[in-house]
Parts: sequence; structure tokens; C-alpha cells
Amino acid sequence: MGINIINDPFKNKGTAFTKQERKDLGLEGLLPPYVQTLDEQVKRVYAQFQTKSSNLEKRLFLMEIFNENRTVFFKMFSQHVVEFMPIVYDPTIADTIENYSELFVDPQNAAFLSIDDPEAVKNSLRNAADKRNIRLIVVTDAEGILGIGDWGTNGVDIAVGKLMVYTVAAGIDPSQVLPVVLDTGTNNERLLKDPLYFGNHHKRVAGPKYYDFVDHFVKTAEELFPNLYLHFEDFGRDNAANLLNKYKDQITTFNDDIQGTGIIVLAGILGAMNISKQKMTEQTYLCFGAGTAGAGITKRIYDEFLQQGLTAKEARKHFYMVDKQGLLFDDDPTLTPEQKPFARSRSEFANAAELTNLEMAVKAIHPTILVGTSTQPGAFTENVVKEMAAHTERPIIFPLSNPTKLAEARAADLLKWSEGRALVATGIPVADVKYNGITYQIGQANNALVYPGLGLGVIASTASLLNDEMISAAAHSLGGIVDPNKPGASVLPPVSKLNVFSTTVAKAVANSAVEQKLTRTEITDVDQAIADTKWTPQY
Ligand SMILES: NC(=O)c1ccc[n+]([C@@H]2O[C@H](COP(=O)([O-])OP(=O)(O)OC[C@H]3O[C@@H](n4cnc5c(N)ncnc54)[C@H](O)[C@@H]3O)[C@@H](O)[C@H]2O)c1
Ligand SMILES: O=C(O)C[C@H](O)C(=O)O
Ligand SMILES: [Mn+2]
Repeated sequence: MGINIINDPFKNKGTAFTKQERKDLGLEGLLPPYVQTLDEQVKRVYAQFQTKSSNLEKRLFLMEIFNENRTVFFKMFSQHVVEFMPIVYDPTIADTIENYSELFVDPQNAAFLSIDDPEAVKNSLRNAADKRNIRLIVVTDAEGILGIGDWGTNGVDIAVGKLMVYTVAAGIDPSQVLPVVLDTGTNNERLLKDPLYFGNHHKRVAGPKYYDFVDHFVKTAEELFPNLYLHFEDFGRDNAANLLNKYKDQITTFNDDIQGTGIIVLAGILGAMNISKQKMTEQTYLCFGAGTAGAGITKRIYDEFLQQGLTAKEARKHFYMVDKQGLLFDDDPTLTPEQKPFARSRSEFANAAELTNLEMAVKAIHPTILVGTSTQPGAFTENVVKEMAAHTERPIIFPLSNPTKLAEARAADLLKWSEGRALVATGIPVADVKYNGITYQIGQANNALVYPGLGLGVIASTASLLNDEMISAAAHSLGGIVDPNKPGASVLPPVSKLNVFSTTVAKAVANSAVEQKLTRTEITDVDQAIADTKWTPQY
């Protein structure tokens, strides 16, 4: 029995089991005699961590600790958030997803569900939960992992990684979460040919069979875990919005790429407005890469224009989208439902036929905001940036494609090409940039800065739905943390304060749920409800 506890990462205390616990739990003789404190354990493990040289090695080491002892892992993570985030999460997580089979040591308490075995869904979820009270699932079908595409069952890592950030940022109890991967096949030829690949060796199943399988999973999860908050991550462009639209008014659910990214970009633009002292509704917005994230962000910013008093007709005039084919026009039969509302009429431009790339579009439109979610590295060229900067004092430029190798531009280049005028945020963390004697702090417009607080607010308030009011409240709550008058100020709060502002976001979201009477239980004190929900790593 003692061995079982040592092998259970939710219960294991390792060398910190007291003499009495060792006696009671049948652990005598299974551990060296000295009883360590949690702090001593963390110090020891962090020293081991520091001997690792590459980020991949560091991540693999941290995952071993995660597999053994969640308390030590999260205590250490919480002390080194800025250092660990890019290792545990994006961008290093992309390497572990691409090499999942080669690096595999442990399934990390995830649930692996296969479209070829729908009858097993219920038992699989039950087995993975192992009688734990699951309040939060991150599910992926891994068709659109970050910007690296289709990774089949390997994508389970993104669900595990997103959940780790929930805990370190917002104190979500790690024993109440479940990562889930839906293996519906893969169109990744490299995986299909790889004898080591752990997933189903067939093409992705599409159409009704796919939607039925997802629905079967959703219904079963809702039945097994009645207080569930269901987070969708990295589904493909054809399915992500459909699934969100199907479930958002029925269950407590969230799509991170559409909604989470929308929140963080809105918060970043509001931050940029504080710095430039300009008005949001006077901006011209260009979305580059109008897929899941791009269209989700555009919709969020557009809704903000409406909230700030513009009519739908007035607001639309401020928005443009560029995708593979160039500027999107309303006569294009390949537009997605999410792109359609923002497509323009050819008659607006004398040279519509020439607007087939970003540079030509920027020349014709004079955007003041350019947000990249295109997976096209280097797409924000010097010419594009100079052209944009020629027509606006403080160009707002967010190259958001992840991981690092796919970013549309580097922050340092954007500042150089705009002579320090660009207001920049990136998808992955970047170091400060020095330019002309000013140190620029670069905001990280990654949904990781908001989804944990959002989730904490939803879970603590027992909200039955996550609606647009709550989402807007989350975006607006991130203001006022950065001093906008400091030269080189960032448009977003720093990751070093992730823990603090996650609670700020949670309060805004929970208050909104309470005001709208969307909670399942009566919440009289939001702050208390949040404090009661939060888990801290301690024995
Ligand atoms: N920073 C963040 O928080 C965050 C959040 C979500 C997504 N992202 C990043 O955004 C990128 C896109 O993710 P997604 O989920 O929206 O993927 P997606 O596949 O749904 O969308 C990508 C879009 O880019 C378009 N595109 C491809 N090549 C292009 C080109 N040459 N020019 C213009 N557009 C082109 C595609 O047609 C598609 O519409 C990824 O790199 C992802 O990591 C970042
Ligand atoms: O995972 C991330 O780093 C952000 C985002 O969800 C993405 O898909 O790129
Ligand atoms: Mn994502």
C-alpha cells in the first residue's frame, strides 16, 4: 500500500513523509531516514534542474518531478514562473509534441480517447479521473497545435501543459483537472508512416462521425463530472468555431484560441491606447491570418467597438482581413463563416485585383493595428512595417504566431524599423529590447495570461455559462497594472505578476457571472469564493 502512495503524484510527499506517516502508510524503510521539508525538497530539485543545459532537457526533468510529486512541482514552478513558463509551456512544448513517442516516459494522468472505440469513452474518463473530483478538462483533437499543425495523439501534451499553467497562475487544484486527447486520426504523413507513433494510424475522420464522437465525449464528461468547465484547445480551423457555437449556450465551455486569444489581444490594444492616448474607435484593424485565432480576435475587437458606441455599420468600416489569398473580398466563395462579416467589397478599391499580399494591403488600407496569426514566419517585413509606420504615429503590431520559429516578426526588428514607435506584443516571451537609450518591455499576448484567471472566475463562481459579458470583463480587468507613462512601457502586464493578475481577472469574471445571475449556487462573497477555490502547494 505504501508503494501505491509513493507512486501517486497527487498524494506523494517523497522524502517529506513524516516518521508517523511512514509508519501509518507502510512506508518504513522505503525512504532514506532524514525527513525533508517541502522547501528543502524544492531547493534540492531546483539545484538539479540548474545542471540541465538545453530547454528540452530542462522540460523533461521538470516533467519527471511533475509525474512524481505535484506539490514539489508546483511549489517550485510558482517560485520560478518567468523562468519555467517557456520551458514547461510554449515554445519548448512544441518540441515535445513533435517528438512525443521518442520522448515518452509517462502518460501523465491524461485520458486518451479513440474515435475507433467510442464505447470506451466512459470507462476511459473514469479510469483517468480515478475518483478525483474533476472540475476542469482541457481537451484537444490536435488538428491545429499552435502553428505547427496536425499532431494527432501527440497533442495530449498541449492539454497537460495548459493545465499546468492553470495551476501555477490561478491556483486551480491539480487533482481536479483532466487532460484529454481525442484521437480522431491524423493527416500528418510523418506520423502515419512512423512505426513508433502511438496514435491511430489512419487519416482524420471528418463530418458527422467526427461531430458525433466529440458530442459523445462532451455528453459523457458532463454526466460524469457535473461541475465541469470544458476548455477546447487547438482544434482545426474547420471545427473550432463550429464546436464553440454548438456548445457555448448549453454548457460551461471555452475555446482558448478563439476567446482566450481575443481577450488578451483586446487587453493589449487597450493597454496600447493607454500609452498612445488614442481612441480605440479611431483605429483601423488589419487581421493577418484570418483562421481560428485571427477571426476570434477580430470579433472580440469588433464587439469592443460596438460596446464603445459605434453601430455595426460604422464599426465594420474599421476592419480588414488578409489571408493566403490576400485581402478578403465578399465575392470569394472560399470564405469561412467567421471571415464573411469582415470581407470587403472590391468596389472600395481602385486596385482591388492587386491586393493579394500583405504589403499591398497595408499600402491600400493604412492600418493602425496589425495582428499576425498566420503561421508565416517573417511576414511582417521591413517594407510592411515602414509602410504602416509612415501613416500612424504609434503602430500597434502584434506578431502572435507560435512557436518562436513561426513568429511574423521579432520585437527588436519592429522597434528598429519603426524607430522605436511601434507598440509591440508577441506570442512567446521575449527579453527587453534596448533601442536609442530606451528599454522597451515587450508584452506577451499569449492566451496563457488570461485563461487561468478566467477559469478560476468561472469555477469559483459556479457559472453555468461563459458569455461575452464575462469575456469582456476579463479583458478590461487587465488595465491599470502597467504605468503607461514610463518610456518603453509594455502594453500588457508582465508574466512575473501572472499570479496576482490572474486573481484580478477571476474577480472580474466571477462578479460578472454573479451580476448576470449565471451562477449555480448563491455566491454572496466573490473574493471569498475565489480564495476558497484556490489550491496552494503545501503538505
Ligand atoms: N499568442 C497566442 O495566444 C495565440 C493564440 C492562438 C493562436 N496563436 C497562433 O496563431 C497561429 C494560427 O493559429 P490558428 O489556431 O488560428 O490556426 P488556423 O489554421 O486556424 O489559422 C491560420 C490562418 O492563417 C492563414 N494563412 C496561412 N498561410 C498564410 C499566408 N501566407 N498569408 C496569410 N494567411 C495565411 C490560414 O489560411 C488560416 O486562415 C498559430 O501560430 C498559433 O500559434 C497564438
Ligand atoms: O499555446 C499557446 O502558446 C498559445 C495558443 O493557444 C496557440 O495555439 O498558439
Ligand atoms: Mn492554442
